[in-house]
Amino acid sequence: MSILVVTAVAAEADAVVAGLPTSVGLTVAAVGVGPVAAAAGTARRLALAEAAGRPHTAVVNAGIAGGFVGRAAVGATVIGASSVAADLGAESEEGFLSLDDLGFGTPTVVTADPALLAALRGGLPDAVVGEILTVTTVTGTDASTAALLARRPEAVAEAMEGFGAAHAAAEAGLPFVELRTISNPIGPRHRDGWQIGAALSALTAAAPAVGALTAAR
Ligand SMILES: O=C(O)c1cccc(C(=O)CC[C@H]2O[C@@H](n3cnc4c(=O)[nH]cnc43)[C@H](O)[C@@H]2O)c1
Repeated sequence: MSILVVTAVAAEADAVVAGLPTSVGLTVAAVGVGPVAAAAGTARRLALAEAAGRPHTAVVNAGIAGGFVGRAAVGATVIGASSVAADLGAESEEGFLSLDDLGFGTPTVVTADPALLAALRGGLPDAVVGEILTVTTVTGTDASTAALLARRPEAVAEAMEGFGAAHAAAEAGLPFVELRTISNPIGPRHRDGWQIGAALSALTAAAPAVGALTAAR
């Protein structure tokens, strides 16, 4: 299996690579912050690999994330059972309307590939498994945290790329899973308190389980 691992920034890609055995045939690329960069960067890399006759056969989105308090603590590893477009939709007087509510045909939720999910769970038995939200604005107040949880009560973490990378994988007909490590609690913004080093170390520790996916399929 030829896996494409996409991250947002180089520090995340470096953290993944640092945890992989040198022999593992896996491509790790930083494609930019946000769902648009993730979708475009993932789609381009998938297309180039296919055109070169070395198509990727699965996509993993890896990186740091915010964790909902009481569900995913700073330093924890989170495996996405699904990646959710949490703020893509429309406002109305009755509340937020999701992509599903609007009926455009693009689903709000991309479910992780069952085999990739099971393999990652096996390799990371202490990981939290659940819904990871994709947002275009980092949540930074108690009010918006509560609104997000009212909208997606099962969510465990939020980041900014999963849904975009998942959509690119789905367009290519490829299995997908999102893997995150928690750098900060979701809530009132205290950027100085983000424990990015701890999250990147956790990403390095989780990387062997990603590398093992190459043998799993
Ligand atoms: O400043 C650094 O050294 C540094 C190192 C690695 C990564 C970063 C980023 O800022 C990555 C941006 C990335 O972080 C995700 N993220 C993390 N926490 C949250 C959150 O609470 N809400 C939404 N996204 C979060 C996100 O996926 C961004 O792409 C900096």
